[in-house]
Amino acid sequence: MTIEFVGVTKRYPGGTVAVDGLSLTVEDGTITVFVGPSGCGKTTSLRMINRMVEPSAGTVLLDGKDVRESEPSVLRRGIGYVIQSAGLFPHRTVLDNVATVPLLSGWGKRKARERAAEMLATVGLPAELGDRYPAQLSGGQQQRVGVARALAADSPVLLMDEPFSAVDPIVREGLQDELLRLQSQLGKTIVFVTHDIDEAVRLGDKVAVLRVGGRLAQYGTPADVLRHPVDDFVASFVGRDRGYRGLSFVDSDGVETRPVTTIALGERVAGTTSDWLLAVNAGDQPRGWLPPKSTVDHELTESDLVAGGSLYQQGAPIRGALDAALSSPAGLGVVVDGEGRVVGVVTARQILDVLENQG
Ligand SMILES: Nc1ncnc2c1ncn2[C@@H]1O[C@H](COP(=O)(O)OP(=O)(O)OP(=O)(O)O)[C@@H](O)[C@H]1O
Repeated sequence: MTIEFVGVTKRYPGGTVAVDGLSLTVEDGTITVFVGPSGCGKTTSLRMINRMVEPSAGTVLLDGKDVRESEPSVLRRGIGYVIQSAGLFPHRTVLDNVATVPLLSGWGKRKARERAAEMLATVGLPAELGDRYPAQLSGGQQQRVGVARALAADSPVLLMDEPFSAVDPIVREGLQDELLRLQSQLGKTIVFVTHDIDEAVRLGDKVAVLRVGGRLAQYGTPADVLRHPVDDFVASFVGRDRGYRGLSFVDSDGVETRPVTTIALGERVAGTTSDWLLAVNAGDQPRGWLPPKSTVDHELTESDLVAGGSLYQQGAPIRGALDAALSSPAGLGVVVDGEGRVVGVVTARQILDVLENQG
């Protein structure tokens, strides 16, 4: 199912504009992640899909049909919903929690419970946990039950609002892997809300970066948003710990190209730089490096730069990547695509490791 936001605005009583003119399409069978700082309208956007929140203006369409044409209760039965801390009913057993939606959909008790047991297995929980109450499970197990419950109705759409935020990072990674594995089998249309850019990049086929005030800053693939942030807000939001994020583009030789912070010729530098910045022209082609501790209180020109080393074109023999890294003043070999545009960087250490492993 596709989900379309067409000029959607939400103004809460009191005047807060939580979402401002949101237009985007969530494609069928994909995971789209809404990401952004606290208060940017992620949850509000999500809830307008299942009518927990009604837009002040604009339309949300499910497979082309205005959600307002469906009764909220009917609509919600067809849309799985997972929230932070799982939101399980504390006085119902785990199995009954998962059976809730099938029961509401008129499945009959026995069939609903069979389905629930099947779903527990699907999310990797042992059957005996079904008889426990939610409080008798770990946080990670509770989240799995939340996912199982949302999957039980077999709805084509799944809304997930910070579902993994309350668990520790190791458990969270396990849950993320599990979700990706499930999705590869189920092919649902999933909208996932998080404030964590790493989670967004890991899970999303597409990432929608929202800014406070409820405006869409950028919508694209994770690689797009990381490599080509449209403005300073997106750049600083995705830029934390760049290069160490889990995202990697591993080529056939096993070389992982890492993101690099770039600066365009003609831009000004606010304050003093702390790291090597790769300067690019309007065509995103590398022009040289701006060294750390630079202060550029004028528009950046090539005379501010240290000349770059050789470039490595993706897919070329891997020796070229080593040359690029060794000849770079920043110690970072610049990887370019067929048009000479920056893709990312590699270090000499990485290339040596690959070469050593190849024997
Ligand atoms: N029911 C409400 N009434 C009034 N204002 C609200 C209501 N719900 C949310 N808001 C406001 O709308 C804005 C967006 O809130 P929303 O919960 O959608 O953001 P969010 O991006 O999901 O934030 P967080 O990551 O902190 O959960 C915030 O300023 C919030 O205070």
